[in-house]
Amino acid sequence: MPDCYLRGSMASQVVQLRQPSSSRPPLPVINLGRLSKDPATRALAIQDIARACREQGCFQVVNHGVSKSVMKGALEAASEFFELSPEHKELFASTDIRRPIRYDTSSRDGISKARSFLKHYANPLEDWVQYWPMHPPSYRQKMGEYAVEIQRVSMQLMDAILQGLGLRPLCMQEKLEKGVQFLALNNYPQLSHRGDKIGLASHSDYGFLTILLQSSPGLEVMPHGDDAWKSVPVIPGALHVHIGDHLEVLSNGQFKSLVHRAVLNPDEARISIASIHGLAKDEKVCCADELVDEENPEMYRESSFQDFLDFLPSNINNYKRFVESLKINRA
Ligand SMILES: O=C(O)CCC(=O)C(=O)O
Ligand SMILES: [Fe+2]
Repeated sequence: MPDCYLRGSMASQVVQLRQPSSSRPPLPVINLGRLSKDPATRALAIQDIARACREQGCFQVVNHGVSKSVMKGALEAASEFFELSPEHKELFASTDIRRPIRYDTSSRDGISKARSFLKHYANPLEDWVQYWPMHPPSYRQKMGEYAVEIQRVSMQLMDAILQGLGLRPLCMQEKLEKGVQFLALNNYPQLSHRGDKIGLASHSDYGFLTILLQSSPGLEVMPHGDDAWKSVPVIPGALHVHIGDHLEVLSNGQFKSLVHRAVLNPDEARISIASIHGLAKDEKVCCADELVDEENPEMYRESSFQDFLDFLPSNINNYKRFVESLKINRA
């Protein structure tokens, strides 16, 4: 990590939603439009984002510039893909995590329970779109528009988050532009009377950030230090954002990656699209130099996305989180 970061401090303002009681304040909803206003308004928005990252590990964003029709289009494309006949989906069936695209069902990946999913890379689009499904015919166009817009939002968010940490974002911008965007499209059945309510077991995501769109409620989060699951409400037009393992590392533990899971919805089948953003496959992520000093020694080993891919096969069934394997034991 180049040592070209500055610390900064900013004031705050945040819109909050009422939620069931919990030991923490409700999950924040942040108006991203404030990032492109005057410097003082931008500074307040950055402070809100940093506080949400520090205190909850997640927040929702509104006014992010992704149109409702693009979001709807992505959910439609995902839903139409899952409705295809098995032979269309089986074209992509694989448990090999090195493949550029893979489809799988139920419990074969260890942490899934009742879901089927399609996973593929998305950034840069021109490198990956060739691997994407040709059915439904609008898939590439609709998911492509969504992916490009979400990549843009992720850049905006990372810029704000790095500033919120007191780091100078320009140093990372190029690496983030070339970074991995990994889309996970999840398809869950409606909760049945006797069935397990867990659709996807508790885990954290490997990257810096995950931006998630859900068709109906089902995502649950457990902010660091909490002992109860919180349901993430569906706010029309909003996107959910949470912190991944590599942002915990970069921030030297100031932010914690968010433990989350999906439960089955009792009213309907559900689709979610998780877009995971990190650095390129072999690019190492370490604790930012500026956040390491005598009082705050380096807490994590450096690692790359490739290291995560190597970690996954032998740890998927024991529910061990990647970030735990990176912690430096100073005892
Ligand atoms: O379905 C959800 O809401 C969660 C999906 C998720 O956590 C993932 O794909 O990593
Ligand atoms: Fe996840």
